[in-house]
Amino acid sequence: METKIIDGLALSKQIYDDLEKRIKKLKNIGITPGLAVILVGESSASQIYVRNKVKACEKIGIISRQENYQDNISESELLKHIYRLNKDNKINGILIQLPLPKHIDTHKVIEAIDHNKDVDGFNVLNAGLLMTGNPLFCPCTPYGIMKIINNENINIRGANAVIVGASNIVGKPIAMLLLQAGATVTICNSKTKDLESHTRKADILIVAVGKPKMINGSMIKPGSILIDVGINRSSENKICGDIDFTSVKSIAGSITPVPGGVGPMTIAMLLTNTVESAERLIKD
Ligand SMILES: Nc1nc(=O)c2c([nH]1)NC[C@@H]1CN(c3ccc(C(=O)N[C@@H](CCC(=O)O)C(=O)O)cc3)C=[N+]21
Repeated sequence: METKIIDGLALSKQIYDDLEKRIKKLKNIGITPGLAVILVGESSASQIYVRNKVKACEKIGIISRQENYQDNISESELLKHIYRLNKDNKINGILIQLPLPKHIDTHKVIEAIDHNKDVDGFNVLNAGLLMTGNPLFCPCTPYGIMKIINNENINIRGANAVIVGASNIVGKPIAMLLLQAGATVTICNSKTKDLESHTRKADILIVAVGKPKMINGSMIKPGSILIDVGINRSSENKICGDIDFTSVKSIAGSITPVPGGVGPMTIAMLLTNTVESAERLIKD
């Protein structure tokens, strides 16, 4: 079988085209969407991601404000910066790049963000709204995955969706979105017995673990759609996903590559949430 390689970069460009139009409309009435991105410490991966987000903002006309703080910033100091951004009328979205240093309570910091500016959709209120079917902001990666699946014209209703990885950021929210769309959802984790007995039944398989090549061709259902959320660096310093691409190719129906699949969509949906947040200012 010819496996289709899903072009997440091309789909993200379509989303940016649409956002540009919406931003122009906002600017005509004097509103420019603003995103604050907070980076604590100097992890090189985080620096690259933050730079990509800021670049994407500039391209389409969102004002982005990057704030960098030293690794040893205290929790209370960081919270003060969030309270300031909560009150800042020019800022429609606040993103705290994760992970944070160990001495800072991540949960507390996420809860400090005004839920109307929580464009990551990570705080408890937003998680609850998503779970009860009335989301305010969908977390960016799950939101991007739903866009990819819908763009492939796959019937989610009645499909077996299997998710490997149960994180609050990807696994749990994507499970809720797929459940709401009518899929039969299985969430697997590191304790799951006989993982392949689950993955082999998946019409839609989503892998978000962070283990290179953990899913191979013998573990998947022929013709299925594979969504690879993993970003791993191989020994040759190349980026690869959680799915063994060569091994599943010609068995799967379609697959998102790494890079060029879910990653670009994550950023596109972050900017979508920021524009939506600005648009709400005129709706109510
Ligand atoms: N509060 C918070 N929100 C996040 O959304 C968040 C975060 N923290 N911490 C880290 C992860 C990671 N993440 C990515 C975004 C884009 C790409 C991306 O564009 N990847 C490209 C290539 C990247 C590369 O070249 O390294 C691709 O897959 O094609 C990857 C990863 C957002 N994250």
